[in-house]
Amino acid sequence: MIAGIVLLLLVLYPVVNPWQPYPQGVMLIAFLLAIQASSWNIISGYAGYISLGHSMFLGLGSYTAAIIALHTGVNPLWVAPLGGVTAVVIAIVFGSVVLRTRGHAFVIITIALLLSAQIVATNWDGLTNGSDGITLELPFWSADFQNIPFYYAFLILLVLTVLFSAWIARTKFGTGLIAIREDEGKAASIGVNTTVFKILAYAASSFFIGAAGGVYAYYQTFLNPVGAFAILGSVLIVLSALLGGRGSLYGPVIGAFIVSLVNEAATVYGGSTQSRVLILGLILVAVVLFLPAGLLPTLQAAWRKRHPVETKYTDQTGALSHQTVAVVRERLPDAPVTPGPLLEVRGVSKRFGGLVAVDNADLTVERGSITALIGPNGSGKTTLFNLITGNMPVDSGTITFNGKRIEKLAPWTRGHLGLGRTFQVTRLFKDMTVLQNVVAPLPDGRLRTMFADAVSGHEAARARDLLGVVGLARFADQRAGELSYGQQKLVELAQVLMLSPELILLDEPAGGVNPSLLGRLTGVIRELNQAGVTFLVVEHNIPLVLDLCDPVHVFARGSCIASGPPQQIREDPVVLDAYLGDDWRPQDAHA
Ligand SMILES: Nc1ncnc2c1ncn2[C@@H]1O[C@H](COP(=O)(O)OP(=O)(O)OP(=O)(O)O)[C@@H](O)[C@H]1O
Repeated sequence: MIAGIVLLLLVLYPVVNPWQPYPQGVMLIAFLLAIQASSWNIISGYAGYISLGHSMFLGLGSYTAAIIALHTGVNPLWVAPLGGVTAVVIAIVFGSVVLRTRGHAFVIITIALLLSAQIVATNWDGLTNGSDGITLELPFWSADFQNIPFYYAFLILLVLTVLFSAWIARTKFGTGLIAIREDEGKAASIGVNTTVFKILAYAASSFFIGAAGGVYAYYQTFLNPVGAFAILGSVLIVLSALLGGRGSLYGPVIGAFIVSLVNEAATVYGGSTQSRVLILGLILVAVVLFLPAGLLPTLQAAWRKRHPVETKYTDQTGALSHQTVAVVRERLPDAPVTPGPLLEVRGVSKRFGGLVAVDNADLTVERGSITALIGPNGSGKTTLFNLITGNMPVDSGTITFNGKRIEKLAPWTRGHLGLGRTFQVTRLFKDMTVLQNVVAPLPDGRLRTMFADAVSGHEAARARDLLGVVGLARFADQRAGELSYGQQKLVELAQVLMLSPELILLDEPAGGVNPSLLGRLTGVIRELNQAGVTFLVVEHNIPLVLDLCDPVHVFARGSCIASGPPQQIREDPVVLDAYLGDDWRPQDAHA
């Protein structure tokens, strides 16, 4: 509602005050910065890849519209959207290379891209007129209200940018971007194609900046490489988003308004244009030190503290509902489970330097079973899980799932095939709500799934239902990081179920879980198994393993030393030796 009222005031402002080009000029520059900060927020706020060269897209858009206008005589305003198209094409081409890096490397490469664009524009005389720049015709309308058309053009672009950004945040694409920001490896394991997501986010973050660049070229009527590809432009974008709150919808817009107004005030009252650099620098330091989350998220957190989320007791306590079984069984065949191997690991090895963590290991998981993988600490169980799910590449050997070789596939493709996993130490996205965590997984790679609504509708209903299964529906709207460790383990199970997996790999599901939650966990595992889901469980709680699982595989020093039903494993001298050491004697058993 506040956004609506502010928008109405902004729309009415030039109508009420038509003969004041100066404040209109200040406002339209604020809109332009807000368009850039809000767009930047898609790749750098949502997905966490900080671009410090994003003003490159403004320059690209400006040059595209200006060059077309120069050669065809068309008004730059009408071809401004083509500036957006150029920005998207460049973002896709360069994004597919530079998004392979992350962290500081990515930041530095984005600056390098901006400076390279400046060098190209300076030296490609034939196209850009080099350092002399391009001069465009003056606007065709009366100079009496010269700024008003630009004011509305930028305002429309700003509204479209915010709507676009809001739409992204509502989709599973948006949830996937936040997942990438919080834990890229985990995102990949729940079916998020991180490569495609990042490239699309980079492209999405460039379009409106490019289109605004086209309008901006006409507003200035002159552009040259130094002005069009200025690093200060990128710094202002980042400062706006940091100040307002990166990752939030309105934060970057609010930040852009503040930065623009301070920038203008510093230039007018500060004595020289250099004073603004000093003042904005001080603001940047203050934000990083005292307001690291930014204005809006800090206010929202204070609000949440005073108005905590109400927990509604709507959990299912009993068996899985028919609806949930249907969700879980979505990809499973209708026919009863036919026996046969679902997962086959053959001769798989993994070395870390001189250490052989997995050594020529063989393992079979029968369809419909709850298979256990036990073994002493450091025997290579988690590493084997990582190899099966693709979190690490194998050095040698083959892995077959459902008759298909998977050892070379990306983790998300294995997720799409029906392979889900939980982690030894839970890896929920702690800044997301519990519901967002469960909505995030993508059971396939289709665009329809990617852009499905994550807030309401089928996917959210499915996620709520799965939260009900693990008895945590009442926590749906709480931050995942606020739950107890055991509750987080259950949420992670619900998250995996969202993939409708055929096989779930559970890495120490009982670790750190209190006995009452443990009862619920084993109950859920049994029911899911009856519904057709196969499990491979790594667990140190041996009584639980012997009670729940059949067969049991025993790992020691990177390979399987024994396999069989729990009864047999319990008495196998090789197993006892591996667990208890050479000194152990059968007569010690009772002690
Ligand atoms: N990324 C890594 N880099 C180097 N060494 C590793 C890495 N991951 C695992 N290791 C080593 O590989 C061996 C097997 O570790 P892994 O975590 O697979 O064992 P585990 O059977 O799961 O142990 P635990 O039961 O304690 O979880 C250990 O010696 C471990 O230190």
